Amino acid sequence: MSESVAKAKTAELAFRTSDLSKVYGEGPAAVHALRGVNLEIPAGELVVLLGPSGSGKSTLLNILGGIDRASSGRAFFQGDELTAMTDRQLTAYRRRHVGFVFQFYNLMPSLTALENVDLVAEIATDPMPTMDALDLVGLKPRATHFPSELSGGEQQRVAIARAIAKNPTVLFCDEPTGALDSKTGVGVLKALQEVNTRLGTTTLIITHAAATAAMADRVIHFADGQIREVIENDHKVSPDEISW
Ligand SMILES: Nc1ncnc2c1ncn2[C@@H]1O[C@H](COP(=O)(O)OP(=O)(O)OP(=O)(O)O)[C@@H](O)[C@H]1O
Repeated sequence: MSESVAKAKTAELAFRTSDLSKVYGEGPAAVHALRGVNLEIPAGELVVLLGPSGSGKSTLLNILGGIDRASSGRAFFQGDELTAMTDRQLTAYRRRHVGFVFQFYNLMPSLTALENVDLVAEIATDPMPTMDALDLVGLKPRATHFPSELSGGEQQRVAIARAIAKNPTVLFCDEPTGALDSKTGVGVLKALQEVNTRLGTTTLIITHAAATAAMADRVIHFADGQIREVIENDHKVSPDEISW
């Protein structure tokens, strides 16, 4: 492969890691959360991370999302080395490029759906119109409703709208359907697939629901701090075509 082709290929990667490791604590009590992870995630993909509890999925997401630091090894975002960044550079990276969705929606109860989304967009460098973000997750008609007037699935879709309103390059979702029944969870996953398809946002989803793999471009199986298998999925389907 010529150097220019190799460079072009690298430019299409959202993330690359080499020998990425994370140890919490020291001595006999040390926990090896990541043990030499080598990974490539092409830009624009929807990636599902599966693995047993404690296998290191959240640790990986937090390092790639710039909210935790590796102990050794290297991680790159679009060719820039995250593991070499100062705290200030990591903060700028998060602010500009990263959206997070967590298991619990953490919406402000005294603000409407739209106001919750506005709150984040106001401090973003390159926001999208917040009503467009709500529309993308199918909640434009509920813009003036308060969280207490929305179902769990709808609240999570507001949290997704809040995360995408800043126009992030990557969206990290840690157990986004963990607090929902499978029927409600499907609506949330459809919203994430819609965001990925329409905006091209590279999307990483941690889940315990193995069936979610069917909607992904790429499935990463984690065990004991290591990648066990990466499966590319050429026939991904909509979440409502999956038998849960
Ligand atoms: N701040 C911390 N201090 C000490 N150990 C930690 C810390 N965070 C995570 N760990 C440990 O690191 C290991 C990996 O944790 P991690 O949360 O990444 O796993 P996970 O695969 O996301 O698990 P789950 O599916 O239960 O969320 C676990 O053994 C966990 O107890």
